[in-house]
Amino acid sequence: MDNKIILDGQKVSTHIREELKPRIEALKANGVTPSLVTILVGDDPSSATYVKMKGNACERLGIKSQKIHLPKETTTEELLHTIYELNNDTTVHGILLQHPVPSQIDERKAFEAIALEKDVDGVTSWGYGQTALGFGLYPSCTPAAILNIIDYYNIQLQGKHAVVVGRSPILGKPVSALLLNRNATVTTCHSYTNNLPELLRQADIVVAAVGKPEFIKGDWLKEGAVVLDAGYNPGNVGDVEYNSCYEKAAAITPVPGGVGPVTISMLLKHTVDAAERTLS
Ligand SMILES: Nc1nc2c(c(=O)[nH]1)N[C@@H](CN(C=O)c1ccc(C(=O)N[C@@H](CCC(=O)O)C(=O)O)cc1)CN2
Repeated sequence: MDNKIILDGQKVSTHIREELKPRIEALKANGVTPSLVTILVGDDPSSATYVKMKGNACERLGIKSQKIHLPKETTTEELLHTIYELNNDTTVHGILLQHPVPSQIDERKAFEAIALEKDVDGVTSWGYGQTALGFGLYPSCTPAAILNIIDYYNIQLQGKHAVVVGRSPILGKPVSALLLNRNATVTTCHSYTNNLPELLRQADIVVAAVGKPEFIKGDWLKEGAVVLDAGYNPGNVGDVEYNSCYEKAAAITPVPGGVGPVTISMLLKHTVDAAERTLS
């Protein structure tokens, strides 16, 4: 019998969003409407889609969402000016700068400009540092989504070997920190890792965050591994080769319908958290 588990991100996402509904109602009863501002710079079609998905998700739940779309020629200084204005706007609870930005912009500098209490996307170095030390308010949304899926399906982390493939500031590094804080033994791999298949064959938990379509193959996995695919490559293709990895895995997230929808739910949750903090 096939007793594999498909880790259903839509199901996890629905659960998170249902829990948010009464909290949003309570905020509104107190005269506060949670509010997220998304900033999109340039015309990258995938980024435009993701920003639209975030705005739609906010609206469906009664979170106010404002989209700021800046031209592709925007300078770092102009972007910083926009962010500073939003930092000072007390009606705005969360600020999200869609990654990537055009190459003339210093993205790190722009992320760092976001006020820590409005960094619901978990992109500032302060937010990352707090996440790594285990007391952060808002971990980056995809790492938080991965941990939520793991917890929803009651997957044990303590003492397990987690191999994270990727070390980006908003995905590979923070998810490694979150797994470590939950007592997993974590190996973080990257483009200079020599023996990736060998390391993956030792993994109980695999997090694919490499940004290359179908990069991770089934014969690199241990039988019974849990696979979380954080890839979002064009054509809705993940970072793992789904069919071959499905054969080996005990549990696996699909793309679409896995980590992606939960990432957006985490953004909604963090925005509601931020709005609630303005009341206390
Ligand atoms: N500032 C940020 N930029 C980016 C982040 C981020 O978390 N913060 N993550 C990615 C892209 N991303 C959100 O921005 C994202 C990508 C894909 C999905 C998603 O739900 N995908 C669906 C399929 C898409 C579709 O239905 O059209 C799925 O997997 O089911 C959510 C968020 C880069 N930039």
